[in-house]
Amino acid sequence: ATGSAAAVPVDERFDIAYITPVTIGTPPQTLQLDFDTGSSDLWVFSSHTPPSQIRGQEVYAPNKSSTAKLLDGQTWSITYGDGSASRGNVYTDNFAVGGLTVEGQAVECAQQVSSSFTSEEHMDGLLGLGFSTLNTVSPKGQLTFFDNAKSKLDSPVFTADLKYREAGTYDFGFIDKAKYTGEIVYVPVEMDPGYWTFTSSGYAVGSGNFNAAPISGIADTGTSLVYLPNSILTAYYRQVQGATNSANYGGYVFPCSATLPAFTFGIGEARFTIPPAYISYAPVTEGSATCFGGLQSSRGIGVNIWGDVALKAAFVVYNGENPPKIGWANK
Ligand SMILES: CCNC(=O)c1c(-c2ccccc2)csc1NC(=O)CNCCc1c[nH]c2ccccc12
Repeated sequence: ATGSAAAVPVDERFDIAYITPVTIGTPPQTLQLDFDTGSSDLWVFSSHTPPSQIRGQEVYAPNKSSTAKLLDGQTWSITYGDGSASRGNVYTDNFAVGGLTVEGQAVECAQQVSSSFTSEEHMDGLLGLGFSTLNTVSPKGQLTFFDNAKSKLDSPVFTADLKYREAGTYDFGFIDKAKYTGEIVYVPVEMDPGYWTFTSSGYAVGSGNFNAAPISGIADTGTSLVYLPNSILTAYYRQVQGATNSANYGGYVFPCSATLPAFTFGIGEARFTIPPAYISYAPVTEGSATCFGGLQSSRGIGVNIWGDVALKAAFVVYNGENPPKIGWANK
């Protein structure tokens, strides 16, 4: 079996996150979820979510699904590094993505969501694609959609083809040769503690020379920006007139009119270049002449994150064989 579904920017101006349609239950209820390789819970806005915490999101109502079953005594609670959080109870139900159906998928229903989720009006929840070891359901951890689907997939893989300010695709079970150019370069995945963690071979700023240096990080579709060691950030923003690391805005900002260099990262011998437009991420506030950078420091995070700003410069293969590996190709 295979599946294929669109990854659409939640808002047409900045690629804050990407949403993908899924169907849950009988008759099918359609929701738009953020497919997130940086976490492992599938949770949705639901009929159990307080109305005061819902602002336009679609909700999953298990009591309207003839195939929904409460997982009695199971609860979940997740807090992301940016401080956002949600928690609730758990049902199993039929779950489909782009023609690929899993029966008995654990669907975590929100009984509480934090304000940053309430304010993302088009995002009806998250679909975790990290390793199931990270799943927060207690006392019995649940499997991700990918882990449940894997045995029936033609190939135990899924791919991410995210795009700049336009719809891309998530494919399950196959690698679409039309979506990339050249060869796919694979590197090993260090799956502890449950993230898709790999090591980049180095970086270059603009047309400068390539700095060969191992950079470990997470290939994370659920994080908008790229978070790298401070030394790389200072080397990059040194090239940007008027750039400062602003305590006020919580990261590197610069005049929106500034000329930005591209940023190149290595995967083995292969090279991937993030165009300047992806790095001039967004004005700090609506209409401001100060822009927030798509490259930020991982100081204080404890892990480097290759988020959407980097991922949309490549075609990425998440290979769930044992041992897992991650493949990168230009497109
Ligand atoms: C900024 C969101 N990312 C993180 O917190 C994160 C961290 C992390 C850890 C500590 C401090 C900062 C970040 C490590 S892995 C990792 N990745 C994830 O947690 C991936 N899932 C993010 C889901 C998520 C959190 N807030 C949102 C708002 C909109 C769309 C999606 C989200």
